Amino acid sequence: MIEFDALSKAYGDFAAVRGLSLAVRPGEVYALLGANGAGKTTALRCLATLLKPTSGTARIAGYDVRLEPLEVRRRLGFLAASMGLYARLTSRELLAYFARLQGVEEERVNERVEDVVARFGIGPFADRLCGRLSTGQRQRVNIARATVHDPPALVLDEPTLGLDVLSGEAIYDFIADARSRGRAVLFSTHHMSEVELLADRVGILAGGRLAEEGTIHEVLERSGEESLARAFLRIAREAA
Ligand SMILES: Nc1ncnc2c1ncn2[C@@H]1O[C@H](COP(=O)(O)OP(=O)(O)OP(=O)(O)O)[C@@H](O)[C@H]1O
Repeated sequence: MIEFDALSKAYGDFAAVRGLSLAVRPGEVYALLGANGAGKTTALRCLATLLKPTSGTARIAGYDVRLEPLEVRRRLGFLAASMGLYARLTSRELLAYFARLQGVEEERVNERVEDVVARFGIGPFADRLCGRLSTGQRQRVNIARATVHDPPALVLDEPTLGLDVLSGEAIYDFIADARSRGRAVLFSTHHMSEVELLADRVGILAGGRLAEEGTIHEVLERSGEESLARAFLRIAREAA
């Protein structure tokens, strides 16, 4: 459902992602770990069709990011902290705008908007301009925007960055709910607790390569460590 197929991405002659292959199945949550600069954001931006792979490719629901970027975007919910909101639109207006942009039929736009407004607790500020929202409120609107077209695949780049515990929990609930509805979820994080809480499998990127992959149990067993944090440190160091 979400697949990387020997994907590499270079900036000039610097290879940020090197031959990445991995797959996330429907109903599966996959966490991508990696030190700063390991290539997580670069890889996820290639999935979201915001960057072009240098070689190899990635697919969403079978659609190739290089060949059919529009089909990919219709089936993908992409969330990144760097994404801005349009300050002059209200949350409701923004969500309706993105629903239409992602191909939701006109007669279903309102229903989809109200679904995500309720799901992410946006009601109390849904008619406030996005420019006047707090960080946590903005992140809720952002994730609502990413999912307003109810896509089968979700790619979340550090989804809880800058959020307080309560808002973070809303994201956890959302990921768990997405899994139970058969969505494929790939998210990057620096928090081992999020991996332990949410992920069916974890991949560790180091220097642009997938240095380790498996269930937490498998990763711990292979590393001989007792905690995911220690296993991660060992794998990241060994690969460096
Ligand atoms: N536009 C760019 N031009 C040149 N190099 C870049 C560019 N964007 C990222 N890089 C480099 O590519 C490497 C991977 O960066 P990337 O942002 O993908 O890492 P990351 O794993 O998401 O890191 P972090 O955890 O810090 O967010 C880094 O060395 C970074 O400096």
